[in-house]
Formats: sequence, structure tokens, C-alpha cells
Amino acid sequence: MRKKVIAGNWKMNKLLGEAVQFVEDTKDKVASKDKVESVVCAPFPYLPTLVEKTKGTNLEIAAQNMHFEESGAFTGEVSPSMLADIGVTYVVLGHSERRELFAETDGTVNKKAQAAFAHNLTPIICVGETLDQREANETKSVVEVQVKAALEGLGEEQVKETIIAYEPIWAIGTGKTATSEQANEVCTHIRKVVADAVSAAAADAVRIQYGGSVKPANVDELLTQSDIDGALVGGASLEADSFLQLVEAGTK
Ligand SMILES: O=C(CO)COP(=O)(O)O
Repeated sequence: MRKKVIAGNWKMNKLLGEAVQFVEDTKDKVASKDKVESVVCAPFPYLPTLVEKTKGTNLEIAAQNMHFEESGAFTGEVSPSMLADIGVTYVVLGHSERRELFAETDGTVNKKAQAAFAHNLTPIICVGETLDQREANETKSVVEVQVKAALEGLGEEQVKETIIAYEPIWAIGTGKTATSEQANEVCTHIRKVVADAVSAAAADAVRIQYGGSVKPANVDELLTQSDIDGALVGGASLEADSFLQLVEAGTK
């Protein structure tokens, strides 16, 4: 059975004191790593402090983005080696907000995925369709293109370690969750895409999260679906209690 991954994506929220308070309130309460992976995706300035505070605990700290280059004239960017150097273990790549607002493309997501593995960072690669694309019945073809492009050139073992987050854009921050059947249907399709593009073994191992208005009230139903292996959660991950409930759901 695939171990569930519950990741809270704080996006551009919290000040340092609030971020520290959150990890103090959760780090000793999240279930053990052999039951569920618990991840907090925090803004860059807080990463060193949060990594330090969570050392030896079951709470992992992720970045929300990175550049694919090692170093150089890229003002304002953060490199994979910088993240690895301070002890970050996961990185979110290709979130729809980065694709929409910051010109992230399938090509840059792929370069970043390769760079993540070169630095032992586990990528959480986001894919998902817009409302227009869903209404035009293009959901499966859109995510198929995104998934294939993101994984291109990765080895089978790397794909097995990858986390894919299916986040329908129309369900992000809107309170509109995809029904668990709708979410699972796309996650099943993603697994088939991985099987065809890489191997059956890779498809069996890759973890696929759902994201988009996940909260304690709907997480159980989503996580019982056959192809949903976790959740990438925005709003409902900002409060410690709510995050802990989501993590708990991941242990079942
Ligand atoms: O974008 C998301 C997580 O990356 C989802 O955000 P919400 O849970 O706030 O809808």
C-alpha cells in the first residue's frame, strides 16, 4: 500500500512568529513517518528556522518553488542546492498559481523536477485543468500533457519517488471541491499515463495527491478513493488543529 502524504501549502501567508508557533503546536503531534508523511510548504524566509525546529520530528518542511539552475545571475531566485543545504526535503513544483501568475511552463517544471532529484529533494508536481478546460471535456488530455512533460527524462526509480498533486484550478480556494469520484477519476487517469509513459511499477508506486478546497470535513472521503494517496491543502492547512486533523485522516 502507498503511504499517504498530507502537505499543507501555506502559500504567501503567516509571519515568522506565526510560522514558528504552528510548528511548535504540531511537530510532536503528527503521526509517525511510517504511517503518513506530514509536510508543511512554507515561504522561503522561514525555511531554515522551521527545518531547525522540526529536526528529529515527523514533520517535514518543503519549499513552494525553486529555480532549476545551480547558481548564477538569477536575481530573486532560490536554487535547489540552497534548499538541500539547509535541510529542506520536499519542493512544490508547477503549482497552478506559479503557472498562471509567474509564467511557469511544463518545460521549466521538468527542468526543476530533474534538478530536485539531483539534490535529493522530493518533488510535489502540480497539475490540473481550468474550469473552461473541464467544461470542454479536456481534463484528461490537459493533465496527460502536463504529467508526461513533467516526468520526461526521469528514471523509473525517480518517478516512483515523485509525488503528483492533481489540483483542478476551479477547486482551489473556491470552496468547490471536486467530488471524490471526479477527483479519483482523474487520479486514476494520471496513474495510467505514468504506466504508459514509464512503467507499471512506477505507476503503482507514484503517489498522487488531490488538492482544491480539502478540509477536515471532506478529507476522509477523498482519501478512501483508490487512486488518491494524500492531499495538498491550502486554506485548511493554516491552522494547527485543522492540519493535525488532516494528517490524522492520512493514517487511516
Ligand atoms: O492550491 C492549493 C494547495 O496547493 C489548494 O488550496 P485550497 O485548499 O485553499 O483550495
